[in-house]
Amino acid sequence: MKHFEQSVYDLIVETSTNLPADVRRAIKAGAKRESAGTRAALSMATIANNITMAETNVSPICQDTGMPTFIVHTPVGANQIEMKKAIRSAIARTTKDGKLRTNSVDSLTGDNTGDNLGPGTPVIHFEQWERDDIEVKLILKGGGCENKNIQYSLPTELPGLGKAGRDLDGIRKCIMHAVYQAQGQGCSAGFIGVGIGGDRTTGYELAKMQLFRKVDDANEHEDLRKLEEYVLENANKLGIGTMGFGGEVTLLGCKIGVMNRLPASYFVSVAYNCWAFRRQGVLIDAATGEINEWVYERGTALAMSEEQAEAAAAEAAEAQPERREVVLTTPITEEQVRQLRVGDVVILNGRMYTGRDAIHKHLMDHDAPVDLNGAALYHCGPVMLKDEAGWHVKAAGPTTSIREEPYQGDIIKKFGIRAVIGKGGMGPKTLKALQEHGGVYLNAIGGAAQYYAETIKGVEGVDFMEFGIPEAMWHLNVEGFAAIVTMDSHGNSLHADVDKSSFEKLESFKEPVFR
Ligand SMILES: O=C(O)C[C@H](O)C(=O)O
Ligand code: SF4
Repeated sequence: MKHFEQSVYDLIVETSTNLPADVRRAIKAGAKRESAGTRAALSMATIANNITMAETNVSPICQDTGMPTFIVHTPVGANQIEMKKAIRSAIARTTKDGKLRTNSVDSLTGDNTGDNLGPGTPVIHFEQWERDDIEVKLILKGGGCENKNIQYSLPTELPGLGKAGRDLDGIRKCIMHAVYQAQGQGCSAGFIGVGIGGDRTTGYELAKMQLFRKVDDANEHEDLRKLEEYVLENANKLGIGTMGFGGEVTLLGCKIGVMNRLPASYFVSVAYNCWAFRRQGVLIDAATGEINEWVYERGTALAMSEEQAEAAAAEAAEAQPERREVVLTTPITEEQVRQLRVGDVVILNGRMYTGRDAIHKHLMDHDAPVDLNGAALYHCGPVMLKDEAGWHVKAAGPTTSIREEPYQGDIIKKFGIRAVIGKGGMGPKTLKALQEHGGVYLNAIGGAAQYYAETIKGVEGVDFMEFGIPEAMWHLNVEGFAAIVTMDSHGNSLHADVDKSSFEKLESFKEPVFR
């Protein structure tokens, strides 16, 4: 077992940086279905490009490298204690090498352990099997999509869909609602795993386990296979689209499992995974610890094709010549911001500050360490590495903005911020502040962490390092950072519009389908 730790190291690197072929195939098929020239098609092209960049750079596809969750099958009698030690060591080593973000945070103090080790992290499940080799499977599921998981207790009344009873049709309604409520916030187009039955804990576990199925497999259970096919077809009619921009592709995969329940309970648990669906596995020789085989076809086998991305960008320019592209250099003035409208593409240059959960809370009743007048505030928790030359950005896509909704409006006004950059959009309080103060919300493509890292030309400083790397305020010098105006200073919000139209579509799925 000399090589076991290295094999797990290789598995982690592969999972974080190289999206498997079955996931790539689903994304490629999705990209073809988005109408040429739309925002959604352009986002899909950026996603495809980002997948290739991550593979080439051997760097995280998305900066949120998630909760490392291992499922290990061992021959009878294998030493699980040694394996656990090796897995923990491989986790710490990949974190140090910038393949994982420092993602383990003390829930009460907010302290980041810095090596991804801590109570509850990583998650390791062991099971014995009657084979001679070891199987290690890993999923890296990020926090943004994890926040969109949802559990229903049947019977219930669902907004837009009415009564959901304890039967297949009730389950159908829950799943349709689960996709609707995620909107673009979990970086759609997504993949869902559904667990029917169990208790609150095992139901969610079953849902997550479904994500280990191959994207193109077929459910052996006849009714569930039909339900999977139904959901995949009809969820795409909700019109949420890539990143919630509106469009044809909302869901890329649906896998449903079932287990027994208690007479009193009937749970439907849904695990939502973003397009950055990072899971891989290896079969390992139990004597040497070396990798014999990959469980999922490796991404390298299926190129995402850059020509496709370039063609999509060209088509977009052609199809919508009226779409404006506005180049702005920070600090931004009120006059510049007031000229922007939903749909414009903004290319940002100059200084940008990152700020996410801890900083928003802090700024409510403290001064800012820098002058934020006219500033661009980026909701981002990057992967950073330091060497003799200083800090380097290894991955830097946006985080879900809606978490800052309680604070954002006040902070915009208090400090004079002009542009907020994130993903998934924000709510009415922020929209009002943008209108009153003169500000704009720019939606970056979630998960495109390599794509955005390349626009960052230098790290010019950092504040709040005590909050940990993802939560610190990084001073970044950017060049050509592209994002789309989805909320403007005239009261328009693309997110509110897509939410409303997708809810209307959801209502059309009220009538029973499975009897
Ligand atoms: O934590 C992050 O960087 C992103 C998170 O996964 C999110 O989707 O909001
Ligand atoms: S930012 Fe998006 S792609 Fe990355 S982990 Fe979060 S939900 Fe997934």
